[in-house]
Amino acid sequence: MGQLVVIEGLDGAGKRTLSDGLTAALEEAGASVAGLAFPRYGRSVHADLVRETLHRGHGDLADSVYGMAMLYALDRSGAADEIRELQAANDVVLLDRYAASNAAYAAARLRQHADGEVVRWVWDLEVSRFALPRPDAHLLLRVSPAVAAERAERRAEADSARTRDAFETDDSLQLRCAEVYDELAAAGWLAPWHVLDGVAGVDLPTLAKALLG
Ligand SMILES: Nc1ncnc2c1ncn2[C@@H]1O[C@H](COP(=O)(O)OP(=O)(O)O)[C@@H](O)[C@H]1O
Ligand SMILES: Cc1cn([C@H]2C[C@H](O)[C@@H](COP(=O)(O)OP(=O)(O)O)O2)c(=O)[nH]c1=O
Repeated sequence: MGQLVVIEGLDGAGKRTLSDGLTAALEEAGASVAGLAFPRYGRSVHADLVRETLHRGHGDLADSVYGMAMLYALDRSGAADEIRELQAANDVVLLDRYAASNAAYAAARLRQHADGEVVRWVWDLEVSRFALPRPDAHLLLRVSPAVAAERAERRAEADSARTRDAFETDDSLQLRCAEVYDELAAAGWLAPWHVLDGVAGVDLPTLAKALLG
């Protein structure tokens, strides 16, 4: 079975960019790589409901932290077989966001920390009940919320398909989210975490070699 490697970080941190670069570096090192991004917009009814709800910004569902977290988890649950198939056919499967996104954003929205009730609920739901494949590693792409916001803003200006949603434009939420990510990484939540400096830049060939052991 191929390794399951999750890329996490704030909106605009550079996850997609890292995923593209790391895919090329892993392939260069001789590995076969597949990728999958969550939410699976356009591919799952739950993800599409997330997108519509985030862009409305408020309302019964958007305001329900547990309701939104359940939708994200249902989207992942529908992808469990696909992830296992990708793992069977590749050396590495790179996931752009996974259960830790739910832990970080739900805890941040509820002003809780990584040892809080909602983070335990996400684990119980996604790991115990939905039995989602356990990752082998997380890569936390760490940038300050200000840098992430600036990058997301620039991307939105350049690409009308990537407009910023209600979570992304909430600066205090992003700040709390960054804190929870650091706590999840320190606790080794769900799998080991490697913290990467998203401003200094990542040495992709070295990272690829480290992942391939
Ligand atoms: N290391 C970097 N330095 C400067 N800009 C970056 C870097 N990585 C990504 N970007 C830019 O920041 C924006 C957000 O990157 P993206 O990979 O889409 O973030 P995410 O997937 O985390 O939301 C994009 O316009 C991208 O080109
Ligand atoms: C996957 C996932 C995302 N989120 C949040 C993080 C983002 O603010 C938002 C949308 O995900 P995002 O990665 O920003 O999608 P895109 O870049 O394609 O717009 O959903 C969760 O709260 N839980 C999750 O499980």
